[in-house]
Amino acid sequence: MRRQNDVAVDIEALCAGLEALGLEASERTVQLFARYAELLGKWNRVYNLTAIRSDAEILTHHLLDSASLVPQLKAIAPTAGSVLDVGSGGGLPAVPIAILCPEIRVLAVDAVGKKAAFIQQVAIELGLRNLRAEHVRVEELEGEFDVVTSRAFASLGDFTQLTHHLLGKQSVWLAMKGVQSSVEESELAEQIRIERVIELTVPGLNEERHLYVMRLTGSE
Ligand SMILES: C[S@@+](CC[C@H](N)C(=O)[O-])C[C@H]1O[C@@H](n2cnc3c(N)ncnc32)[C@H](O)[C@@H]1O
Repeated sequence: MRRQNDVAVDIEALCAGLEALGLEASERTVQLFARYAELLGKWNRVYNLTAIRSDAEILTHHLLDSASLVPQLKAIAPTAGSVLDVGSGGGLPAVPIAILCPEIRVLAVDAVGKKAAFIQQVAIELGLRNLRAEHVRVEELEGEFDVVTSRAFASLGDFTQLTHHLLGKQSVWLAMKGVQSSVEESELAEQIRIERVIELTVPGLNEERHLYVMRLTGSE
């Protein structure tokens, strides 16, 4: 019997969505996404990881929305070896990136311990050896990452200010946003430049999505 909050994604819609994004819907990928959705539903009962609970919305608003970053990530940083996902919550977009880019080491951080614990559990249960989670406030994290991502985390100004110590000269920020915001753009510090703002189209989601590509000034 299905319990409330059990999540079973529509596999056909998942495959169609991934393919519409130009991503390969291999058996492995589809199984991993489906299992991740199940775990999100199961842990959501106790941990309140996301307000979105319907199968269809988990697919469009979380899985495909996060997956829409991946083709851009591959185009913008084709040789990236490491990604830091900031304020990853239930693992978005960290888990989809780790599933779709097995060659990239993904670190997901969140200030809330139970969220980081959930992502770490996902890494174990899905056998994602390239995914790790840490319970830490990002401003206290140390290290250097090729790509620093976030979705629904903070304003562009706060995101870049809290993470600029984690970027190398060639690193890039990828911030997933709904609408474009000239106010947020104007609040960026001088040493940050917006390289591009890319309109993202998420299959099955009739909402505006934009990806801000930002770098430190003086970098390539
Ligand atoms: C709105 S949620 C977004 C979660 C996820 N990225 C998504 O798109 O569903 C923002 C997350 O940022 C985390 N957060 C807030 N401030 C943080 C900080 N300074 N360092 C790390 N995580 C932080 C919160 O705990 C929360 O899980």
